[in-house]
Amino acid sequence: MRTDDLSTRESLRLTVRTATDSVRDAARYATSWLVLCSVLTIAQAFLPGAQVVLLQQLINALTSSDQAPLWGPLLGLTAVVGLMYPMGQVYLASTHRMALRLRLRYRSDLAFAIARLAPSRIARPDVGAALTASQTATGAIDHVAGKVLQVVGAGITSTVLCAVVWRIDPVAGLLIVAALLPTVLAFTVIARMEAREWPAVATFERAAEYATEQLVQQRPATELAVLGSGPKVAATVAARRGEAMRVLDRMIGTAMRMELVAALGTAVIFGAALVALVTGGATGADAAAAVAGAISGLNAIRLCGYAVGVIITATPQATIYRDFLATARPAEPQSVTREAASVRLEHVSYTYPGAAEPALKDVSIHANRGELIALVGVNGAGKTTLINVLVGLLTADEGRVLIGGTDADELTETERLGYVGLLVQEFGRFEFSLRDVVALGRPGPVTDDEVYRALSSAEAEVFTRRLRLDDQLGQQWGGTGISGGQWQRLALARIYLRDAAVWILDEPTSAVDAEAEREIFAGLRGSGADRITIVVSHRAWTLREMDRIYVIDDGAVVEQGTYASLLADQGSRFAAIFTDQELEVERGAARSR
Ligand SMILES: Nc1ncnc2c1ncn2[C@@H]1O[C@H](COP(=O)(O)OP(=O)(O)OP(=O)(O)O)[C@@H](O)[C@H]1O
Repeated sequence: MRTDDLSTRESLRLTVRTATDSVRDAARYATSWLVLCSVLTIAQAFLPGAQVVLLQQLINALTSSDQAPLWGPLLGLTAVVGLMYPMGQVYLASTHRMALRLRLRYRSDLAFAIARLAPSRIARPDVGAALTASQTATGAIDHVAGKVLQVVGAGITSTVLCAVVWRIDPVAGLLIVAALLPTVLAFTVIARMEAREWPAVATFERAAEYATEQLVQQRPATELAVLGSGPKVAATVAARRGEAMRVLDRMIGTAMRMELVAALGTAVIFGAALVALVTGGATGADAAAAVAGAISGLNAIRLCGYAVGVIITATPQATIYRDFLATARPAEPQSVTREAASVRLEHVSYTYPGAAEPALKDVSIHANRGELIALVGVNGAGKTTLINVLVGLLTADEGRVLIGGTDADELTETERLGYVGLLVQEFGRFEFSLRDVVALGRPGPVTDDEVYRALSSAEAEVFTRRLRLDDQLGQQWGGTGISGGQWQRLALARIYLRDAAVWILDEPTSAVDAEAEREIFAGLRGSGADRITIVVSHRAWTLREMDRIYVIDDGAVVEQGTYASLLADQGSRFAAIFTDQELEVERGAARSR
């Protein structure tokens, strides 16, 4: 949704929606606090009106010659004045506690919504921006329900005051209600400005947060510190935050000017109400009572303006948050599919948006159950793109993908992903407990035995033997630090645990030492009879055991065959890529003989 060309009507509609959604959420997730806050709001709302009536009675009792009761109004007035402050404090604390519960709910809902995002959407810039904006929004929208109550309270206060003062002087009564108008009008203008400017703030903040993460996260931070380039990234953070600050500054300036004009308007109307009271022929007692009540009522009315402001300010953020939640994929539980007879890509072409050249050109590959297949090619040849099309993270422009004989387009994204165990080049280093790091391999519960088996299959048992499954990994959490190759073996353990029909391993041993690499590939060969294994590898010797190797060059399959047959053809692309490595391996083997 474009928020910059919203009409006043539309922004008002969104503001009302934000208000009602927030109260509905409070009713659901913080019921008792909403009830308490509502009761306090209503009670507080009647205090200024009660003050007028009681003051009127008290002054009348003091000044009239007949024996009007004195103690009743005096005690009542004491109670009203005495209650105003403590009631206000309890109300404030209660709205905070309600907001805490709502924030927890909003943050949890957002985490689950993000977790449900289809992988194909995660990398999209618009989704990334909405995600960051939604995260920021949770800190702004949690207070909205409390502010709605404040607005309702101010409405009641004005109405009661109007009714009470009306009896003394109708014009003054009406003017007291009219004192609300400048504030409401000012905040309507502020709302439009906020809706227009806020997305720009979110974009700058997102860029700043990304750069900050690079300074904070252990790995990039260490790299930057070693390079001595941290200050360059810090300068980016400062620049982006500066841009955000300038937009915010402009917004606050405009809001401040509007609020001042509104405050002036309110003061003028209020003054007019006072003049009406004094000149309208009210008795001294009535006028004094009305003035005192109106003064304390004015405070509630001012707070109402502020509350409307908070709701309006939160509206663009709340709209982004709720739209994000609404478009997150419904929670369709993934289940892992263990068998597929074959996988095929047929005449697949793909061009990245905005790219001049296709990254894949008429690519056809196939793999049957039990086969170990390799994709090889130089950097940028198209291997990762091919994998992403196979998995469904990218959609082919032409051609089709068949999994187990079914056109993958006929599967839902969740069903399709359920067939796959994907180990990407940039595998996750999830710094949780050892058990959790491995258990992430598949949805649903995982037993300790399964975790141990997966660790053993991925050649990770050796270094995890000294750890317990509950041990925290990652030094920044006070846990155990482990090496890059060990992290990669844990990532492979997740794939073993998942045990899906099609394993796609993008350089699964790039960080692993030669001995472990040999064992890992022997393990893949030995245990792969029931699955399809597709490996991207840059190391010649790992390709010897492959049933078929596809050589990708400049987005096309230029050769296919076994290691021996491809290498035998001296003029082949494969030979050009691997001959040097092969000779190196042979020399190494000769030396060790
Ligand atoms: N998101 C993207 N947008 C535009 N072009 C891209 C994108 N990702 C990759 N490319 C381009 O597509 C081509 C194929 O890239 P791909 O990542 O598939 O290569 P690769 O064979 O996996 O390389 P490597 O061995 O380095 O991992 C390259 O020219 C690359 O620059």
